[in-house]
Amino acid sequence: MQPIISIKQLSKTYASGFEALKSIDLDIQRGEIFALLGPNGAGKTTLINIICGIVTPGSGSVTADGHDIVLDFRAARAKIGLVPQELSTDAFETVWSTVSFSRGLFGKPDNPAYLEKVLRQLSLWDKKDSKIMTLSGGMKRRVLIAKALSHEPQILFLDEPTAGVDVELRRDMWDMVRELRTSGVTIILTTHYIEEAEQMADRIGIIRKGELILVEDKAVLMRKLGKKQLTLQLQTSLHQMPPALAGLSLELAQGGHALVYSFDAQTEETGIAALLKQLGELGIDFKDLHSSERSLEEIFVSLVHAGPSATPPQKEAA
Ligand SMILES: Nc1ncnc2c1ncn2[C@@H]1O[C@H](COP(=O)(O)OP(=O)(O)OP(=O)(O)O)[C@@H](O)[C@H]1O
Repeated sequence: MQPIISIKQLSKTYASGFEALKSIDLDIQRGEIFALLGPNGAGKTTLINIICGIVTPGSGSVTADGHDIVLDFRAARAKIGLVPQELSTDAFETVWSTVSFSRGLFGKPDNPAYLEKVLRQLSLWDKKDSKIMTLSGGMKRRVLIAKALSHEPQILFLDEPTAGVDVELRRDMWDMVRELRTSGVTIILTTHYIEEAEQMADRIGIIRKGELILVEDKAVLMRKLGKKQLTLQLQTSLHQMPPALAGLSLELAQGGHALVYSFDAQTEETGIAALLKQLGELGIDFKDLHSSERSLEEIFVSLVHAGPSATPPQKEAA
């Protein structure tokens, strides 16, 4: 199936000379939830704003549902809903007139039934006649989503949807986003929160200093994360791996003072019992042992802080 968004060698240098995006290649598949993770200033908003026509691209190209975002801007933009980071809404308007107006901006004919469905889905229906200024911060955020959905876009960008949002509303937003996906909308969200990406996304992309340094299926990433390590501090150091232990996922570490066993924490059979038995038979004693696990957070931090040479690109063709 053709990707709904196709980004090819997209670069952006701001007038200040700052290179915010460096040759980004990324395909977003129809119907997926894609989370773009990255620290402050990594280029997430720049990327979204280019796709939405708010920032002009440098070199490269982007298509949204087959429409070039520059050459065929209006058609491309009509496919896209954007929920921006900032809460800027027309304070004196009612919820209903705000979403109706947004729909009109895209030249879409009136469709009260559709807008009602959106407002109900966002638990805003009973607030439809309220002025925006009277709503809570969480409700205002929902209005922004309703506005973004008002013209029936197939693609929804959420730029840090849960920044400054309490835990309960965050969970509501996650549920809502999943529901939207079920209704066929492709969702791209940016976030600082690893937990958010972990909970919501089908795929995760990590952007650092304008470069997309990793794009991975969340399930694959989680499987990698499922790897645990058991470190055994040895009584007597080993000079080399005993041949009887060859073939196991074991490494000698700390100058022969420790054995490190890697195993999949998500399977029932970790092999630890057999390993310990074997070590006993070989007379290899240990004085201490501990296990550790790499979290998505750790992977993220190590990728984001590593120098370019330390992070070979692991982009996956989608
Ligand atoms: N109009 C502009 N002119 C010059 N530099 C800019 C402009 N807009 C953004 N930048 C710079 O480009 C870089 C990327 O900014 P961007 O807003 O895309 O990052 P981000 O990943 O969305 O960050 P955050 O998580 O803080 O929102 C930053 O260093 C920012 O200062």
